[in-house]
Amino acid sequence: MPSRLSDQLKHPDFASLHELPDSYAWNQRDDGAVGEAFATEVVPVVDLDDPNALQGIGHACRTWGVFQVTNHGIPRGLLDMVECTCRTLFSLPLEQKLKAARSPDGVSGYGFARISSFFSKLMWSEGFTIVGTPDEHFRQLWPHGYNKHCDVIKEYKEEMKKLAGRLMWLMLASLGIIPNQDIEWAGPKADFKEASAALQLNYYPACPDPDRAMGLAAHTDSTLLTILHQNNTSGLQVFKEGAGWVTVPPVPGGLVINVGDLMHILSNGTYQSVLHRAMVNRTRHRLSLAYLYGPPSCVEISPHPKLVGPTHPPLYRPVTWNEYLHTKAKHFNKALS
Ligand SMILES: C=C1C[C@]23C[C@H]1CC[C@H]2[C@@]12CCC[C@@](C)(C(=O)O1)[C@H]2[C@@H]3C(=O)O
Ligand SMILES: O=C(O)CCC(=O)C(=O)O
Ligand SMILES: [Fe+2]
Repeated sequence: MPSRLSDQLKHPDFASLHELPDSYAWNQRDDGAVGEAFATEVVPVVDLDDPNALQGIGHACRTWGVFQVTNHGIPRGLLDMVECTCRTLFSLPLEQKLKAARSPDGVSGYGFARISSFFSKLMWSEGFTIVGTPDEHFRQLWPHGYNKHCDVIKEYKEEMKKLAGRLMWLMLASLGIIPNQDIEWAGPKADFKEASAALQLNYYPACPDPDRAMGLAAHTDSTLLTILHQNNTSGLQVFKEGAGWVTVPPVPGGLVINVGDLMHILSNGTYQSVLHRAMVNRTRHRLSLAYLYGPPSCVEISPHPKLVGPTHPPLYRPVTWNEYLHTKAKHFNKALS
């Protein structure tokens, strides 16, 4: 039984904590020891303007399940603006943020990471999940002047959607799957226009005892792919078989792309979803924005016929994104099996 410490506790005001409370100390082994990343391997960086980008992405997905992209076409100014909205949001007084708190069975709004209930220790972070438009919640946060923040988020989601469609095309093509012919829901222009998505804003305040704290515990994303923007403070780590935990350093203007569980299923395990977590910092706060990208709600994802055969039986049964999110909410990191 997961212990539900997160349900019993009130949201903390992190700035008022000058010592790490015991409920946030992750040094016990059963919580996944915190420890440091010493690996010397480097997460691949793919320049999307490079004619060999497709091969680079294929290789990164097969060996890492994660890569960074540059020359992705998202304007730097937009990244700065969305970061600014994020910072403004999390700097609001706690009681203001709680006006937009996520309801116990809801998805959008302010709160602890959803995976908190699977751990007996708390995470040193705050989150805000946006599904659909942010209008309703942003009006609760900023009764006056919420419009400009909504516009930034909407523009960011639009730009992310285009980039995600492009990345889907490249990832699938690198598996020998041609979206125009082989994936019906890719649409006539193979731009994955009907796809669904959520945006997760994460804030990791500076922490008095970072070596014993955990920003966001190890997980895989229940997505096809995730596009992650981190500010200039490192903290994201990915797990690589044989290498251990590897820090993903912020690349100026770069974006991190994670393979999610649904891509893992679609590729019949050829592209494995990447286990990742976020660490915290003693003196600097850290921000990240995850664009969680999945199929249209009615579409079932299953191992693609092109990757299945007599010697490669399908390893997973068909699921919709919603079904998978429910399985994940129940079984967490065992959801794939
Ligand atoms: C569309 C999604 C994907 C969710 C659930 C729902 C909205 C929020 C997403 C996250 C974001 C933070 C990590 C994660 C593990 C979490 O706790 O909430 C994600 C989860 C998943 O990938 O399973
Ligand atoms: O903050 C990070 O770098 C990781 C965030 C993340 O994994 C998520 O939101 O799913
Ligand atoms: Fe994640």
